Amino acid sequence: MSVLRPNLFRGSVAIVTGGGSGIGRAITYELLTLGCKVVIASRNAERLEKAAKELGEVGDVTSIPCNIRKEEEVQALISQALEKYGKLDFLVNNGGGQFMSPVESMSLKGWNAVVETNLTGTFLMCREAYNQWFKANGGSIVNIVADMWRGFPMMAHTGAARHAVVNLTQSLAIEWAEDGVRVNSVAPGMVESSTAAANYGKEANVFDVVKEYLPTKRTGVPDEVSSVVCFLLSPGASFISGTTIKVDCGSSLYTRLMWNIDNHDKLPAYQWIPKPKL
Ligand SMILES: CCCCCCC/C=C/C(=O)SCCNC(=O)CCNC(=O)[C@H](O)C(C)(C)COP(=O)(O)OP(=O)(O)OC[C@H]1O[C@@H](n2cnc3c(N)ncnc32)[C@H](O)[C@@H]1OP(=O)(O)O
Ligand SMILES: NC(=O)C1=CN([C@@H]2O[C@H](COP(=O)(O)OP(=O)(O)OC[C@H]3O[C@@H](n4cnc5c(N)ncnc54)[C@H](OP(=O)(O)O)[C@@H]3O)[C@@H](O)[C@H]2O)C=CC1
Repeated sequence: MSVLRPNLFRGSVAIVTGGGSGIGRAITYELLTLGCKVVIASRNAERLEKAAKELGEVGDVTSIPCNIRKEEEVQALISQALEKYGKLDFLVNNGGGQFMSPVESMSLKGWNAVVETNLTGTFLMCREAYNQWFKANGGSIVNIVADMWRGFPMMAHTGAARHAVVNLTQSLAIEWAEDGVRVNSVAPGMVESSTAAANYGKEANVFDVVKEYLPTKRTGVPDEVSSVVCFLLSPGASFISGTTIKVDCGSSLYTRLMWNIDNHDKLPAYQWIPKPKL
């Protein structure tokens, strides 16, 4: 079970973008087991609905299709969630993604697609949740970013967008402090989910290839990101705002140039959430 206490979030309501797959699904699952009601939102209505049906066995979950790049869809998502549950306590901006490409062959359309998804989408979600609910009632936001701390070659668009989200997180933490809104980010390292592997594993499973370059000698699992997100949403983090927590077991710090780490299995995964049936 979750390391957080049972019923911690009973009576609370969350929106998790990208909540039907991968890391977002693990966050949704953990929130549900802690008593939270959850709205999951993303573009693929069919996949979202299927996930909601499965997650519905754990708790009260509703799927609302939404492309976070579209202002009207974001506005409708927040108002429909409020209509359904009457309140909003948490927003998890997890929906996002990118494609691999060197900058020299990146089209403007491709650049814009990634920046609009990861930066503008997060901005729209935060602003609408604040204007429609958090401004008057307070709340807590967690933005999912990435391990872009040393640049992100082959994914420069997402590196730039995610770093901008870190700065947005800091600005909002200050602007909205007086309204009782905490805003934080979580930066996962390499986390293997079936969806992520499908996106980046066409020639070879990139998650297998990178293992030996990580201090853990293994990739992370979605549950290891979820537990930190749930902690940040919880009252245990009531004195934390404007920060970004790296959930990468040191991979953003590690280069073999300075220090070799031999193969080992001494940092095992914390994994408890049942894998979705695919
Ligand atoms: C060293 C290893 C590193 C591994 C990194 C692992 C760590 C990170 C993991 C994750 O983030 S896991 C999550 C993964 N999931 C995704 O990334 C899926 C989400 N991605 C998308 O939805 C798209 O990639 C998108 C671009 C963000 C949005 O696409 P959208 O549907 O809005 O636009 P499209 O019409 O598909 O494309 C618009 C435009 O973008 C360019 N483009 C899109 N895909 C590619 C591609 N694979 N390669 C090159 N360019 C691409 C292209 O210009 C598209 O316009 P058109 O040419 O199609 O007109
Ligand atoms: N796995 C990893 O190693 C890492 C992942 N991340 C980030 O963590 C987050 C979750 O990734 P992960 O679970 O691994 O992969 P997934 O592909 O499972 O998650 C991405 C989710 O975002 C949703 N999404 C994408 N674009 C939009 C959009 N425009 N509007 C609404 N929803 C959207 C997708 O649903 P749909 O297609 O239905 O819209 C999907 O559910 C992403 O932001 C990812 O980039 C960061 C660092 C590492």
